[in-house]
Amino acid sequence: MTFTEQLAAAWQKNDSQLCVGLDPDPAKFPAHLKGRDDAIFEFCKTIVDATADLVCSFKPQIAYFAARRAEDQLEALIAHIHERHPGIPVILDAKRGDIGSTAEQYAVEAFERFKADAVTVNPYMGRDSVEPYLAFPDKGVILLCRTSNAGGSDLQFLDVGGEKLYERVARLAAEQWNTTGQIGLVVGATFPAEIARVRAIVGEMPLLVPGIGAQGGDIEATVKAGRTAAGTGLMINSSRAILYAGKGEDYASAARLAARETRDAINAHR
Ligand SMILES: O=C(O)c1cc(=O)[nH]c(=O)n1[C@@H]1O[C@H](COP(=O)(O)O)[C@@H](O)[C@H]1O
Repeated sequence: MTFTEQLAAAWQKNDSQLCVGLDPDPAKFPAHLKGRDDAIFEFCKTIVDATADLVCSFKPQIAYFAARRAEDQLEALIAHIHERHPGIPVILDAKRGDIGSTAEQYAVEAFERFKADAVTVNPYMGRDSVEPYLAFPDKGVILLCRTSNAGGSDLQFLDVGGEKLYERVARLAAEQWNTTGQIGLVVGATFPAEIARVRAIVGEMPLLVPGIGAQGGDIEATVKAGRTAAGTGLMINSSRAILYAGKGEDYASAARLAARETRDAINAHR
């Protein structure tokens, strides 16, 4: 099954456009996990098991694992998701970007080492820096387009011959680069007008939309701007607002409640 087929099935099965982001910060873990060697895996596994029927995807952020020499726990976590929750795609958030020969190694890392179904990629180095990921024809390649942070405007909003840079990225992705049909784009929930602009350019392409929850993006505006005619097409990511909804041993049930409320709030506007 390709990434987009898996995503479409998960959208339908769980009636969800919610992506739970796995950004494990040990400083925010409940007390009973502190000091455990496998705390990062245990924390994320518990969140995954508590929310898997409410999501369309999970998105582990590699820096949170690599910063603490916990790549083995990331491997174990992704294996756990595939084994216990088959059909839920895993997007490895790595935002890679490099010349082709190095990108080949990043693609192997994402798809063969970590066994992710999709990876986030920075398209700033152009087509040949994206192609090595497309050599894995079933895998999703999610390109940064209009990011959720304020500084994203510094470059992405520059005029490049009658259109903005982020619009050019969307156009190139949709019209020229999407040889496998597995490309998606990142568009921040903090910029609903640009979500609508990107949707108009790319048709049905899946959009990964971070920025609700902790970054304050508006769910209603996001969904209305980004949904396809069929009311799908989105992976709306929330990380901290779900992971740290509870602070004590009840963190799994607090995360589940937060995920359910977020999924339902998204669905209310589809
Ligand atoms: O590619 C991403 O996932 C991403 C792109 C972007 O423009 N903004 C953004 O916040 N992200 C990621 O989405 C997550 C947002 O986390 P919360 O703000 O806690 O929901 C983090 O893992 C970010 O690295």
